[in-house]
This record gives sequence, C-alpha cells and structure tokens, in this order.
Amino acid sequence: MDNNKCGLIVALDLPSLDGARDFLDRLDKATKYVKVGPRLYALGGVAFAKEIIDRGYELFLDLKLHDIPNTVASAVEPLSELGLWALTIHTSGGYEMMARSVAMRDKTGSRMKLLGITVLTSLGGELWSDVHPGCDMQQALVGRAETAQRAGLDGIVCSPLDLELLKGRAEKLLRVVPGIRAKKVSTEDQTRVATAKDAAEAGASYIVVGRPILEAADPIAAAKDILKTLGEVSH
Ligand SMILES: O=c1ccn([C@@H]2O[C@H](COP(=O)(O)O)[C@@H](O)[C@H]2O)c(=O)[nH]1
Repeated sequence: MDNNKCGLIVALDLPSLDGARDFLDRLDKATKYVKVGPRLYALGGVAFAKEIIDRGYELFLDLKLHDIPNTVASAVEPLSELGLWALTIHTSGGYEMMARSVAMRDKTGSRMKLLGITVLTSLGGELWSDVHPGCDMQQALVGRAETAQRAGLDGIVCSPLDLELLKGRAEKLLRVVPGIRAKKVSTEDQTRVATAKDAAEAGASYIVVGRPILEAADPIAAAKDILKTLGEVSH
C-alpha cells in the first residue's frame, strides 16, 4: 500500500463460504485486503483462510483473542504460521498478554501483524458505561493504545472518532478503523462512526467496511467508490 494513502479492507461478513468465494471472484482484487471474522472461520477454519491467501489476498483474521497471556500466546503460535496479513487480540487483556503474543509471533519468524482492539466501535454511551462504570472511555482508549505500543503490537483497531484523540500518541501503530458509514444512513449496531473520507483525513491507515459494501445494490461498485474516495485523500 502507498504509505500516504488509506487502504480498504473488506469485511467478508457473509453467511456462507460459497458466498464469500463468489464475492472474492467478483472483487477481483480491486482491494487485496479482506477480513474474516468468527463466522466464516467457524465454517471454513484454517483451510478456508489458506484458500483466500492462495487467491492472492492479504487476509486479516479478526478473532479478537482475549484470555490469559498463556492461552492467547499459545493460540498465536499456530496462527502465525498461516501466512496471515494480520490477527486481532484485545488490548484489554493487558500488557503481558500482548507482549507474550508478540514474542510468540516473533519466535515463529512470521511477519503477521498483531493488531490490538482498543474500544469496540459498537460500544458508545450507556453501552460503554454499563460495562465500565465510572471509567472514562477516552482515558481507557489512550491507555490501551499506549500499552499496545509498549508491548510491541503493530497496530490498533479503533473508531474513526478516536483518531483525533490519538494524534501524537502511540504514533508507531497502524490505525485500522471500522465503523464506517455514509452520512444519513442507519448505523445499525455501530455507535461510533464516520464516513470513509473523514476517517482517511483523520489519519486511518486502513478502513474496514462490511455491510455498506456487502449489502449495496452493486457491492463491487460500492467498494470501488470507496477506493476512489480514499485515493483522493493523502495524509
Ligand atoms: O471495534 C470493532 C472491531 C471490529 N469490527 C469489525 O469490522 C467490521 C465492520 O462491519 P460493518 O458491517 O462495516 O459495520 C465487522 O466485521 C466487525 O466485526 C468492528 O466493527 N468494530
């Protein structure tokens, strides 16, 4: 990817493996970054991950691992050997969990990026305070991002609305940004959203887009429209 441009990662949140295969055929690497989450991984596992990589895509496996350090690091070991572009773990698992995952990835010699989920883009307002009473979201976000950098992660996943706050902080980390919505459309289960253009201008390294592409009347045209928008923004 051009270092000055924001990349597009398409979230393959489709109901079936064949649906995902069909979509990848039609996408024809207009963007080479695609994301698989728990559903497709549950359906297709390692074999399907390898199939996507063999098709020439850069695969982002978004499993959001969150457990004690030994358990997460021991899962990172075999996942490092798949040829993934990136894997997610949760920053809220703490420094030790992240640092041991990085050490395990490095031990395998893998170049897979480890990305830390900071605060989910769906968690805003009361949804946040219900489960983090008395805790300021912005302080948590900065603490998690800075701990991720200290632990050696390659990037963080955050909301487009967090990018401004993170300016000048945890600067070595990639910003991978879901929660992308056009203006005046339903945000569905996302609460902390912005447009692709606003996210790119605010410093996203990559944006992650699922339903706005997958549920568009012409998904490939929707992906290409977003790529065109991103191509017009430098940061
Ligand atoms: O904080 C997070 C972390 C990950 N995601 C994932 O990104 C996509 C977004 O899908 P949309 O359909 O564009 O809302 C989805 O796969 C999530 O699991 C996120 O949304 N927020």
